[in-house]
Amino acid sequence: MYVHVNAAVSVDGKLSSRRREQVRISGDDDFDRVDRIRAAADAVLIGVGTVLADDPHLTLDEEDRRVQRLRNGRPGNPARVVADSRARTPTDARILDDEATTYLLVSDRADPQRLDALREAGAEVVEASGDDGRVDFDAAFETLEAEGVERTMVEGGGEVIFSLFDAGLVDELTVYVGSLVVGGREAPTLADGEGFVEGFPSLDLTGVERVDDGVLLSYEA
Ligand SMILES: NC(=O)C1=CN([C@@H]2O[C@H](COP(=O)(O)OP(=O)(O)OC[C@H]3O[C@@H](n4cnc5c(N)ncnc54)[C@H](O)[C@@H]3O)[C@@H](O)[C@H]2O)C=CC1
Ligand SMILES: Nc1nc(O)c(N)c(N[C@@H]2O[C@H](COP(=O)(O)O)[C@@H](O)[C@H]2O)n1
Repeated sequence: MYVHVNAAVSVDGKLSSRRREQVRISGDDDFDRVDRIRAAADAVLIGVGTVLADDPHLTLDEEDRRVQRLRNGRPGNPARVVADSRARTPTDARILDDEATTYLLVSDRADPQRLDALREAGAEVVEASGDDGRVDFDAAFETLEAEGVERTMVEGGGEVIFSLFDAGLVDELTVYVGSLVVGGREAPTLADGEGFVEGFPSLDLTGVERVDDGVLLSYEA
């Protein structure tokens, strides 16, 4: 599985405010760049924290890109994937509409009745349990690969991004740094989780570019 993580942060590294509500950090050109990365991916992955905070849709904004994918024999939109150990995704979440396949990655902590309700709402449930009761991404990616998902774009949030770095699964990282300060010790950052104290993942800087009124940083992991 090729994994491309993309996120937008404030100059102080925050993904959103302490209220965990969506903050518009990217400008129009950056959102268009995000749409292009989505269009190149087989799947877009987020954590359930992002579903609960933002209720995103994760489909393509540009109709031309959807048409081009269909011409290439691919689904019009990439699949949507949510890391959701305990199946907390609301059954009326926007990602469960019929515009793309949606996989919920769950662990053995998920309530079977919730899983039935989510299947009824349109989700494809994939169980991949880690020892810690969360999703084991190595196992989940094996299952997704068997479903034809070879390239995944990760759109956050900070807990999931940390786990992917911790598991050594990230191939590429793009970070848009918007020109605003959010602050707040409780505000989510690019990589939260427990944090590293040694063995910090190091990255190769491959690009620095001005986009809108911010900076796009590109890295290979
Ligand atoms: N500016 C940006 O580019 C983006 C900002 N956000 C913001 O990030 C915040 C949400 O981020 P987080 O709270 O960090 O939630 P998250 O989206 O990373 O989801 C974390 C949840 O995923 C589940 N999970 C299952 N297996 C896991 C594993 N192995 N490792 C980690 N989590 C696992 C757990 O239930 C965990 O609580 C929101 O405020 C949202 O607005 C989210 C995406 C993009
Ligand atoms: N790239 C980017 N820039 C920002 O400024 C953002 N606030 C976000 N947030 C994430 O974008 C996704 C929204 O998806 P839909 O437009 O609903 O399809 C979601 O993952 C947000 O958390 N991203």
